[in-house]
Amino acid sequence: MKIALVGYGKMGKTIERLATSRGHEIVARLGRNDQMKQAQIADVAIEFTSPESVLNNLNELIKLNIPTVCGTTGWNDDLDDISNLVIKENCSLVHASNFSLGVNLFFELNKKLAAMMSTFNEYKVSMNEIHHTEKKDAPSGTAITLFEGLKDPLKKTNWSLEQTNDEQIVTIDAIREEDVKGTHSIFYSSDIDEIEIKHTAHSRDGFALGAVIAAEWIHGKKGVFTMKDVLGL
Ligand SMILES: NC(=O)C1=CN([C@@H]2O[C@H](COP(=O)(O)OP(=O)(O)OC[C@H]3O[C@@H](n4cnc5c(N)ncnc54)[C@H](OP(=O)(O)O)[C@@H]3O)[C@@H](O)[C@H]2O)C=CC1
Ligand SMILES: O=C(O)C1=N[C@H](C(=O)O)C[C@H](O)C1
Repeated sequence: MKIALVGYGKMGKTIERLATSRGHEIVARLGRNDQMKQAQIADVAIEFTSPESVLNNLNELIKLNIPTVCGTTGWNDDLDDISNLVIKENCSLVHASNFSLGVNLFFELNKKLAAMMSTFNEYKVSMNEIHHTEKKDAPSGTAITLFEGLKDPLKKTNWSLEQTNDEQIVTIDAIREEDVKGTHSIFYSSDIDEIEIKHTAHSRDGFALGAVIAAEWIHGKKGVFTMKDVLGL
């Protein structure tokens, strides 16, 4: 398959290595000053850039009718508009806050644990996420997806980066430390004990492999999908 990389930073370079090892060809590596139409020679574009660039990039890719895998985080509020554009242009998009198999299994575990904890009010839920100091968004996209997975069973309305006594709000502590690839924990704390579930990424390879698998999967499909669809979870 011919792949165009939109964004050639930490993830773009890791995706190049994984994609090449699976027999794919990288036919374009686009930075912020390049013309998006260079990606038209590819079967699929893989977009990992930044929160301030992603919407413009997705608009251009979809209007050029290039099937796209998007891993950039920080654009949840615009998902409906982008999805409508994908449908209108009869294009295809896979988006995910986290493409790794391990985190997608962790998403399912989070939902099951939240359903189990929903009747035990003595436990207060909270979360933390730890990432490298170059990360632009907080909380991480993965932390927001984890919140979405527990909010209904636990009757929560929103998340906050600050500590709060509002019982409907889940506190997410966003910690930045040198070179951390991505660690997410969910805590259920009572006066007596604490239950914790945690996912730790040891490298970026899991994210990149998932993005390449999503690119292989989307080839020939139309519509808007997530990694849950790709993995059949
Ligand atoms: N869904 C997932 O599984 C994962 C998602 N992510 C997300 O992916 C995004 C990128 O992460 P990462 O690779 O670590 O970040 P980096 O900062 O290492 O790389 C981003 C690259 O995109 C480039 N870029 C910025 N704007 C544009 C543009 N308009 N067109 C083309 N290239 C552009 C940047 O160039 P410049 O230096 O000029 O700004 C930079 O080279 C983040 O939002 C992150 O949260 C990360 C890991 C996994
Ligand atoms: O910026 C990163 O590095 C990561 N971003 C994603 C997120 O915001 O959840 C996924 C992963 O945690 C790494």
